[in-house]
Amino acid sequence: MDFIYTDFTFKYAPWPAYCLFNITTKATFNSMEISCWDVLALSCFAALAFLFKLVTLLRSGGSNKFPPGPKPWPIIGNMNLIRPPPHRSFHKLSQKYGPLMQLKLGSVPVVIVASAEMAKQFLKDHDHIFCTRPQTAAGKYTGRNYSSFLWAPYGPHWRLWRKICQSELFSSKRLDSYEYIRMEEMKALMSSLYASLGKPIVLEKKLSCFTFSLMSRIVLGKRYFNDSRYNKSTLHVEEFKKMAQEFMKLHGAFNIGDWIPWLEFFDLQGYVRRMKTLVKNFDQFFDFVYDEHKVNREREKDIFEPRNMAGLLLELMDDPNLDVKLTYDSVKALTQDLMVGGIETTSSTLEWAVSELIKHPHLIEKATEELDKVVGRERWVEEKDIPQLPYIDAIMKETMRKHPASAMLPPHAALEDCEIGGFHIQQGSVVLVNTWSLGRDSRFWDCPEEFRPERFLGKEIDVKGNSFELIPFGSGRRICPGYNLALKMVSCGLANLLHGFKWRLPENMKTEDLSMEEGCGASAPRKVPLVAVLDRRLPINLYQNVC
Ligand code: HEM
Repeated sequence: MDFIYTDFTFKYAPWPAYCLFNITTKATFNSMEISCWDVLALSCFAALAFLFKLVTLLRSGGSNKFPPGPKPWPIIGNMNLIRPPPHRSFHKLSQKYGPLMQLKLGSVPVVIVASAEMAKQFLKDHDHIFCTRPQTAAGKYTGRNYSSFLWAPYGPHWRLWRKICQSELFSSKRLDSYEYIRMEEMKALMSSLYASLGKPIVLEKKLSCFTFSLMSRIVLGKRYFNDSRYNKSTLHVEEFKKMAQEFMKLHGAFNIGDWIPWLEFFDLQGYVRRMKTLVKNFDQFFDFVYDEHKVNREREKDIFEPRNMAGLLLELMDDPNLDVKLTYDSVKALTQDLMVGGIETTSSTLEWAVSELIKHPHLIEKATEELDKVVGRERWVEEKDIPQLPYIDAIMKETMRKHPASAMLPPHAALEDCEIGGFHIQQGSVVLVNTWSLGRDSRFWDCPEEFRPERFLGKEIDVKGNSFELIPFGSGRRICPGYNLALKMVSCGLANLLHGFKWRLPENMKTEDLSMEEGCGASAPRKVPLVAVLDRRLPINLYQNVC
């Protein structure tokens, strides 16, 4: 059986992108005639794009140096090329063409997976065929020539990363040893929220400070961020946040050059230029961090014992017994994956959870009732309390169902030809699993657009890749290596946000006015950041416990 080829046109994209894709789909697959106007439009656009690239290249010489300092982050061009975001467009197409659909984007066959049964076929039954990544500009530039964990093709290098993560970086012993950091940072977040009691706060700002500081201490060994302007030894939290957001946006964007290789050179949307700038900025920051680690290691020499992930990676670089030699560049690539992978995803999940709860205040009542019963009002929630808090767990799962931080899994690719559901899948096909669609499958979820944590109570649905109707972290070989850490951060963070504060919207704003629209980017964050007002719930002395 062969796929139905849909004529996928970028209805919402601006005219030039629409024109380019229309020409390619027409010419390659539907054998329709290309009008001379199409060709003329494309040629004019390509000439203009080339000129634009030349001029910007000449003008930008040397302006991308790190640190950005007090200068605003350079935003080049309009990121929001496709409206609505791709997972929504694909969801609509899947509703029309079925849970397994193939599009030809330019010259690349792209398989869109939109049901739990099909996701299981790709990520479990045929995982050995679909566990690699395609070659894209993001992998080449931000993934440092496919050497990062996220972009490494399936093979010895990727297997080494997985082994290091399982046995060293994310082993349960190591994660337990970081519990005090998680608690300290959580208390620092609570103190910072307390300082703004009664005033409208932009929650996302507070949450990203929390996740940045936490990940920085776990991965790099200390807070490399502060709240004052940039100085020599630390990076302003806003600067790194913009870098992480840029990373997520570039990974969620549709780069025309990935699908129509002869257009790659032109970098029509400017994404490649942005990726190169981004990596330069990451590099200069990580160079600074690793230089400091090297000096410490040299000073402590014989007694040096790595206490954080960066220290461990430095040690492994010198290990002659590894199957693959680790280069400094690939170590920086993994550090980048760990930092970026854990920041936006966790803060966006927490922000969505609180937004849904503010929209449905009766759920907050249920959650706080549970917290008062299990934890009481004399202390903060600790990680050991989480197994006794099923309602908090249900809220977290419901948030991950309705607002998965990875609305589509990063692309997988077929290592060989194979047949799934009676369809032939060609070697090299790109596979996109739409987790956003899985969470809206009405065969599994009653009223999927409603936020109802109760649907998880008493059910054995986990988020660790075993229940295919809910796979926020993916499944199979490529499952997120940081999911245990992420679950600890999200569940304990959410429990304390509800335990410590009463939440409401600013004066004159009704719950109906609270927008739940998604913005662009791989983590599908809120389009408009949540602004909320907080009141205290616990004894005053608990909030003054700043680390
Ligand atoms: C709520 C938080 C998080 C979510 C929703 C999430 C989700 C995901 C997803 C969906 C994938 C891709 C799976 C696939 O390709 O099938 C992934 C991969 C990855 N994640 Fe996470 N993640 C989260 C937190 C973290 C954290 C805390 C870290 C590290 C500190 C991390 C590091 C990574 C890395 C390195 C990969 C690449 C793995 C590979 O390609 O083999 N993530 N994550």
